[in-house]
Amino acid sequence: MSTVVGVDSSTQSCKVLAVEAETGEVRSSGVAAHPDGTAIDPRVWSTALHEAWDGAGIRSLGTQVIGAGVAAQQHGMVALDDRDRPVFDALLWNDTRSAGQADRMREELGNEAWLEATNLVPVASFTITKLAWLAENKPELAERVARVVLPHDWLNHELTGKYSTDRSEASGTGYFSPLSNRYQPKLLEQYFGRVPELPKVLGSHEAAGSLLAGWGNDAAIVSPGAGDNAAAALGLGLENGEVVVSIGTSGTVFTTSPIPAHDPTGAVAGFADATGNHLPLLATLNAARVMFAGAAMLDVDLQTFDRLARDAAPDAEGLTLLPYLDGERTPNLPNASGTLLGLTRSNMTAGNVARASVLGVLNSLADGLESLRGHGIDVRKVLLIGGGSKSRSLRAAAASIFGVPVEVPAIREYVALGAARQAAWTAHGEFPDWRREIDASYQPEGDWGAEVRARYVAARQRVYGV
Ligand SMILES: Nc1ncnc2c1ncn2[C@@H]1O[C@H](COP(=O)(O)OP(=O)(O)O)[C@@H](O)[C@H]1O
Ligand SMILES: O=C(CO)[C@@H](O)[C@H](O)COP(=O)(O)O
Repeated sequence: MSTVVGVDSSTQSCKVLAVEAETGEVRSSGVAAHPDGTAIDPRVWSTALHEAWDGAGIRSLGTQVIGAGVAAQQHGMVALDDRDRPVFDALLWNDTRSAGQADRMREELGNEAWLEATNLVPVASFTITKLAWLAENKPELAERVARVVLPHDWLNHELTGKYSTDRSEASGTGYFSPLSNRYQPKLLEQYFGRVPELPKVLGSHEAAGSLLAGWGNDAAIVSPGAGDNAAAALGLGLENGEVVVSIGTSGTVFTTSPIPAHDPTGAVAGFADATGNHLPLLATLNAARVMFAGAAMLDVDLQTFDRLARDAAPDAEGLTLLPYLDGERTPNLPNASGTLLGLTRSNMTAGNVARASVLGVLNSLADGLESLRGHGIDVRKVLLIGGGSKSRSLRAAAASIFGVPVEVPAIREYVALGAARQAAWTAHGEFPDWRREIDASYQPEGDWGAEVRARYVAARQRVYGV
């Protein structure tokens, strides 16, 4: 039985799947936690990969394993010296210390020039702003940087001994164009002072190499890998026009399209997908962990929190949470904090706080859906994935807040599944036809969702002016 391995090295954990190459059936899985924080020594990801690889029992599968692929959190700045040692912790997508550099980049070149060069408008999440921060604040370390790679590139090297990347990942750096499919060295010269060595951008199913000895089967082919959202699109078999809402550490709203996004406001990032097309995407810093924080605030576990939210009034009796607990990327408010509005003596209950937390996450992502609509994307249905989609109260409310039907695919690690699917594509030369199973479907109910949306938008405009 041919097996392919898919890896998702995300913000909070590394997940490894052993997948049947013909059918996409998951044979085994492993997971290993990553430490909290927005600046991480990339060697931690290597350790977690070994742990999750063993957890899935990959080595014992031997020659059954014909391929492997790595997807990971996007944008992380992995800056290496001439002996491939990190010169500084990797600054992750959700680290906002380079917000000042991003502001200056937009002011100096103008948003249209950035779109022309990279199809992105710089925000703190993007790698180039982090390199600018390093050059300005740690010049002695910046001088030692010989090479810059991204999280999934780092793990490609762990598996094959070679650094490589793919178009979806490169498109999130701020120094690559998904239109010309070329790096933009002039931007690195201007904002990092020079051009460090960058990984080769592989084709959509071009082999990155083969597994080094010790991983289980050194004849197994390693695929290019991808950024996590592009990999999720592969895992779902996303078709043009289908829209995904992913509720993980990040919240993301995206679709796949043959036409690149072009958003001078920067809200819709013009990423590439992992098939040669485009992945218009909006990302938030505050998603599943808003519910985790809400549960901690109420001193209950997630299951109890979910029941409280489910049993409360649909509109939380007017309680509104603007969930910008870690600052926010979309809207670009890196220094914001959360705001709870509408508190009264009668609605100040644990259930309403739980419900308002769930509604805050959904409203934040509904803003993203409206931005996609504003760019001509016809949002007729939403596919809901990510760890946060396991919340029963969130699933049940999503369709009413989004205003469209919501389908929840069978709970899978779709990022890792997409990496495995890419591995099968690379090993066999054709994209495998794996079936997508739907776990549940929901329709908008009544008009409470529209009222909650209107109240949230008014509160956001009043408090943050956006
Ligand atoms: N039943 C649930 N209700 C709400 N959140 C959940 C539930 N189950 C898991 N989560 C959250 O999902 C998140 C992990 O989702 P995941 O998509 O794996 O994130 P990432 O890929 O960013 O690491 C965690 O923050 C966890 O608290
Ligand atoms: O920054 C983005 C997309 O631009 C995030 O989607 C990161 O890629 C983190 O992903 P998760 O850890 O939430 O899966």
